[in-house]
Amino acid sequence: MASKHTLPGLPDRGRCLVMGVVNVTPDSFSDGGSWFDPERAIEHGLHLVEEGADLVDVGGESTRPGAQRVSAAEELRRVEPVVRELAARGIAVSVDTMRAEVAASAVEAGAVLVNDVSGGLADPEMARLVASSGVAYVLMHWRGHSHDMQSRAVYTDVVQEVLDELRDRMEAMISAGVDPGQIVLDPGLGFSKRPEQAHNWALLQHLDRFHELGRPVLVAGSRKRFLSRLLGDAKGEDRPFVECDAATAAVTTLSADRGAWAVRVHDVRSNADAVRVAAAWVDGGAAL
Ligand SMILES: Nc1nc2ncc(COP(=O)(O)O)nc2c(=O)[nH]1
Repeated sequence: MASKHTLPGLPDRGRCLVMGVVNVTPDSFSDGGSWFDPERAIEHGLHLVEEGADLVDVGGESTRPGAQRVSAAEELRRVEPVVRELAARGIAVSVDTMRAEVAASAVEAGAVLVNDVSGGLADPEMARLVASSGVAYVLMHWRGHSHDMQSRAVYTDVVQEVLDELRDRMEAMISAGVDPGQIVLDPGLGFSKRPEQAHNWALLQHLDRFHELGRPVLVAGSRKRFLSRLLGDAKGEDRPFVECDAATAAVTTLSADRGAWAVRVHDVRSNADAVRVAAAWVDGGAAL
């Protein structure tokens, strides 16, 4: 079931989109500093597009559990040149930031989407920036910064509570002037969700309920702990994150089948293939 939403500045392919990840950070848990140099980050972004990415997500601050924050100046130094060069090449670029000033600079440099894992909670200026710029905005479910977010992973009904909290944040952003048509929602897999309590799997199992909110849904499970835990060996060792791309592609296929607007992934080729399989399956190969 293809998502029926088209967002300002973003492609509409009639299928789930593939958002390739470029973490310009020294310590991201899933690709550990591979793209910290701006030139390498730019090359990687171009490579992801060649592999089938419809858009590229550029982030300068790791959000893995326990990560320490970086300064706004450092985050900006990391992302701005990469956003500018990729956008100049005609690539749809999103900036993965919780800071309005970083988002503003990225939009000026050509970003067409602000990907805010905090859903506007980390920076009170974000709503105003998103409203004034008119760009698409990913509003993710979040309960606090990486250093203590897992302490907030306490739910009675994780699906209902995540839905309710996303609805609250969406209403707050709209009250602050953001047009509903700018908003993409994201359940925030791995953020204040406990793998040992299957919070992430419950959210995926009920992914179709997120369409109740009437906005496109982004699924970002790529190489996350709930997958590495699922694929753990007989000795109880989790699968290494970088060896979870087949599982990520399986999540992509099922998410696309359930109407996800886009998936945010590290290994683009396998997930672009998965999206094409899902599209062909759903329409019986009519598009061939
Ligand atoms: N919208 C959105 N953005 C994100 N950015 C970073 C990470 C952390 O993962 P990474 O360090 O592997 O990129 N996860 C998300 C996510 O789940 N949703």
